[in-house]
Amino acid sequence: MTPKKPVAGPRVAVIGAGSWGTTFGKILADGGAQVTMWARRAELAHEIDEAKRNSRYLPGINLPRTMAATHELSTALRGVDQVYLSVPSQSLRENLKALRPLLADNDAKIVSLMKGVERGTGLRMSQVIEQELQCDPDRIAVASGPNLALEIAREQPTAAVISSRSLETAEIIARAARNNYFRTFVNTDVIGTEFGGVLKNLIAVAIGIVDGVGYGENTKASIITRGLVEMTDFAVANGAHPETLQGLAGLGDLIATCQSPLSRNNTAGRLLGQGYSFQDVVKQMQQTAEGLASVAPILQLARESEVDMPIVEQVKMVLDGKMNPRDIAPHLTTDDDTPQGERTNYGQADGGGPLRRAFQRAFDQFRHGGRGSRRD
Ligand SMILES: NC(=O)c1ccc[n+]([C@@H]2O[C@H](COP(=O)([O-])OP(=O)(O)OC[C@H]3O[C@@H](n4cnc5c(N)ncnc54)[C@H](O)[C@@H]3O)[C@@H](O)[C@H]2O)c1
Ligand SMILES: O=P(O)(O)OC[C@H](O)CO
Repeated sequence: MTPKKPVAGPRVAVIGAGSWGTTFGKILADGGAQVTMWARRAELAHEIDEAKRNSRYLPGINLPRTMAATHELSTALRGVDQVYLSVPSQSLRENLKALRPLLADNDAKIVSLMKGVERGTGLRMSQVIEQELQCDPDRIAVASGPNLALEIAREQPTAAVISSRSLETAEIIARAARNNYFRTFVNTDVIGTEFGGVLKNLIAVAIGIVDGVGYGENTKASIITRGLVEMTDFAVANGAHPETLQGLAGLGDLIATCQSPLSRNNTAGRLLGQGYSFQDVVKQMQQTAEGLASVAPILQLARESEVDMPIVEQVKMVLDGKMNPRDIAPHLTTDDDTPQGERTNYGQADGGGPLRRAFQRAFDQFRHGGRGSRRD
């Protein structure tokens, strides 16, 4: 019998060699993919390619011997089947402009690893990708979950979810992004999966703030629990399925990010709680804390979709220097006169709430012959 030839894994490029891009490159390489990392700085590309280390972002981690790296985009993208994007969300659009001509003759799957929304437009990363690459949304996927990079780089067992409008695409990516320490589930709720990752950052900033002030576990548990309600209200009003927010991309990521000192959002919040100004915090942060840039566009979307976000409102006030960090926790509800129902269960205690409003919007749209109603 002739021995079976080993099947070569997909050829993939990972754009962005910070902590998450490099860790995801390792996940893919350890799962058998042929990985080329793209780093903005030539020295970093050289260190990953030659020494198989990324000492600034992943100190002490040995990267797979099969992992290559370059700072030439055209080299990274040549002949790839899948492209993973892991740059700061506010720089995604400019990066896609450089990618677009290089992907013109290629129908590679495009995967967002990012957890932010674009300032100014409020767009999710998959929407920015669709706009800039002008590609079929069925080619786009997003990855999310409780995924603190350094823990995964140390090969601690972790799960994540891959979401795409096309289940087939989600499954292709989920098969590439799995190995003996990283397990991927799939869903088709891209909106819920992306918003879960964005919103938990904002709640983690709030947790950091109260931690910095010196409050204890009751305060944090209150914020996490009410934060999940706020996240779900917002996401459902914007088209997500509520169950996605109970899953890895919602509750799972909320727990990891709120509990871990490795979280940059949590760290940024802690500095604010200790009395540093927003400007000082930005100066001190060596890595990307997406929550700081997402607060304003999320609150804008919340206003448009008529969702109350008392915790996120207070985070914004602390960031703007308009609220003393010590005052953040008592205002877990906007309703100061009549006590609110606790409402953790969708479609029941509040008579539907955001779910009802989302349904109403869909109905309005239907009545207006597919055009958005004024409420949209
Ligand atoms: N680190 C994590 O644990 C983690 C986990 C899951 C998701 N994420 C998400 O991944 C995304 C990337 O975060 P990260 O943790 O890798 O950040 P990071 O700060 O560790 O690295 C960001 C990388 O992007 C590069 N960069 C900065 N500005 C750029 C620009 N204008 N153009 C191109 N590259 C630029 C930096 O040089 C760096 O290599 C974020 O959206 C974050 O929310 C991070
Ligand atoms: O370090 P953070 O706060 O960006 O969080 C990292 C990941 O999103 C955790 O899942």
